Amino acid sequence: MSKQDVILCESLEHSLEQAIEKCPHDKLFVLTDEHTTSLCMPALRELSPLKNAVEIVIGAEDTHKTLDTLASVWQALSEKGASRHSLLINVGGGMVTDLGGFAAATFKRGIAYINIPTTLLAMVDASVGGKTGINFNGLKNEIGSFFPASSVLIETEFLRSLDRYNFLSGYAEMLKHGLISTPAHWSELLTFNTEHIDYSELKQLVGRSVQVKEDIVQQDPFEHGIRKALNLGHTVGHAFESLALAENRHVLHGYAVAWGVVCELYLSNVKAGFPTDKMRQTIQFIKENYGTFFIDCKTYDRLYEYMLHDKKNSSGIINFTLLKEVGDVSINQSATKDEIFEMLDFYRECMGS
Ligand SMILES: NC(=O)c1ccc[n+]([C@@H]2O[C@H](COP(=O)([O-])OP(=O)(O)OC[C@H]3O[C@@H](n4cnc5c(N)ncnc54)[C@H](O)[C@@H]3O)[C@@H](O)[C@H]2O)c1
Ligand SMILES: O=C(O)C(=O)C[C@@H](O)[C@H](O)[C@H](O)COP(=O)(O)O
Ligand SMILES: [Zn+2]
Repeated sequence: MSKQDVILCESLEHSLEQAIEKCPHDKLFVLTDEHTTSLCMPALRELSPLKNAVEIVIGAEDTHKTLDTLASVWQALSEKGASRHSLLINVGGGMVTDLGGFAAATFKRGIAYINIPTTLLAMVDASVGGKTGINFNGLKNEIGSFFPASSVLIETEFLRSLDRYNFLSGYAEMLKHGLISTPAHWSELLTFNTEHIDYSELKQLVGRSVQVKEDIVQQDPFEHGIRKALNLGHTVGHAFESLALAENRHVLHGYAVAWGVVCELYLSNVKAGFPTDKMRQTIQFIKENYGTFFIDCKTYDRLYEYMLHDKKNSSGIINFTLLKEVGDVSINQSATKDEIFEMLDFYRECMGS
């Protein structure tokens, strides 16, 4: 996989000039969604490198992470004169960086792109590491590719306009990075004041969080092994998200991951010996900040079906990423249907669902 520069910006304009210089191009395109076009583009349009960029705007949020939206981006690129040597800049959250990255991966067999993530989730996770794609057939990221942005430019000033739900959604992926990295990082995340955000402290935390992801991706860019650590909470989280999409319930990705972490910490506890006190402490934080996704036992079969589509599975066996300790990850851990149903019982009991 080609090398990706991830920059925690001091001057976005300067970093952008350098990132664009790295990608010789004939025409510059910027992809935004209907919110980032008005919230983030006014500041970006002022910057000299973006003065002549052609803008493409798509609908916001995961309901638009679809083949139809992707086709509309291909169409716009094609009609507005993009060539194999054009450059795309994605400005937005993980929906824009995932879909825009996949548009770049596929348009004329691949054009260069740069990510400017504008949500917390996209800064610490989605914009980095080259996983691009769209949802399909009711399943999360069912179609996609590994195709990294040439540069990822993180400007945390964009976070000031983010609402609390989206802040917490991104924070869940940070908590995941804490659980898979070190007790010190996990513990600083549990004590950070999420109600009254200190933005300069948050910038430092973002830097440490994205470093956890970068280090893992560098070791295993195509997810043959240790990259599966980054999927902690996602076997169940993606099943919750698919159920929510099917039932038109509004659930943000990070919330689903947080509830998935509750389930997978339980499995970690019973199958890998993850300490009960640390499990309880993490679950308490999640309960207080994320509330509960309500499920009843009639949905267990459906959730199990969704888990059967997880990309970590093979030969029809559902594989989880579990923890023996904070920072001690066990990949490719299977669980039986009975164990999975017991895990869902535990989730309902402790989350009051
Ligand atoms: N590729 C990966 O490695 C990876 C990792 C994690 C998540 N994801 C994917 O990322 C997506 C979720 O990303 P997300 O949480 O950023 O959601 P999102 O992109 O849907 O953004 C959430 C909302 O915030 C708005 N927004 C964006 N920037 C803003 C700002 N600065 N101020 C105010 N509002 C702003 C958006 O317009 C949108 O309405 C999911 O599709 C998930 O599957 C991918
Ligand atoms: O980068 C990774 O690898 C991850 O698993 C990060 C996840 O937070 C992210 O949600 C990712 O898109 C999930 O990928 P998938 O392969 O399970 O669809
Ligand atoms: Zn995720």
